[in-house]
Amino acid sequence: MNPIYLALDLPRLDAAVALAQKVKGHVGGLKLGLEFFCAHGHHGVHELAKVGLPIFLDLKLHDIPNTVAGAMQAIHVLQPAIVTVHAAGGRAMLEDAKAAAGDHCKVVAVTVLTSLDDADLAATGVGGTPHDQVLRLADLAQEAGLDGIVCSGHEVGEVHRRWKNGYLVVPGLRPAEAGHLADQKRVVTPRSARDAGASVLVIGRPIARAEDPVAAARAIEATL
Ligand SMILES: O=C(O)c1cc(=O)[nH]c(=O)n1[C@@H]1O[C@H](COP(=O)(O)O)[C@@H](O)[C@H]1O
Repeated sequence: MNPIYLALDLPRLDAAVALAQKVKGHVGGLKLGLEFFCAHGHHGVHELAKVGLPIFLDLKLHDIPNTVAGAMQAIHVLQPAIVTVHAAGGRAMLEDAKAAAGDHCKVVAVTVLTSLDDADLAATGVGGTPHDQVLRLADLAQEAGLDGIVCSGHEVGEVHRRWKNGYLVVPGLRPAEAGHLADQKRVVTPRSARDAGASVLVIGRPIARAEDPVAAARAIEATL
């Protein structure tokens, strides 16, 4: 199965549908995140579901347990394959999110965003390196009964060793020849993340903003 989920961080619904239709033979799923969901809501998700690929709803839920559980129930109707919550919401929130998700939806916990480096993390008051913090939150997610986590390619190898059947989602990916980082700081190539044990490779701009998105997706697929 193709592990690439295309991140559709585009402001226009028609452009997102057109891009998904174009590259659908070269990716395994579609990731719809905050930009998409805030702009297009349930209607937008229904439109993208028509493309026929699994939908990863990246809502990064982070609130008190009751509120997150209610939000999870409110998206049942969209039948997402994967949903994200923030691991830092704590154990009770993670447990209640998983319990509210239903049987066919994987719940994965975002650990330390790939846009943060050591200094950024320290500035939030968290001691230790991103690596330490990812491992701590991965253990918490596992104890809470989640399906897996989101982390960068720098940590995924160690998480894979500790959590063999964890569903490990890795964003912050840049093909070697197209290394424009933009806001990402902890970055590896798709191949290196895959080799280290990633289950899902989240890729947005390297495909969506390429001159030829189909060629870009094919080229990445060929490296795996
Ligand atoms: O949860 C995510 O998907 C996520 C977590 C994270 O730590 N870093 C991260 O970049 N993402 C998402 O992954 C995608 C990366 O996009 P590109 O940098 O354009 O490939 C975006 O949609 C982000 O919202």
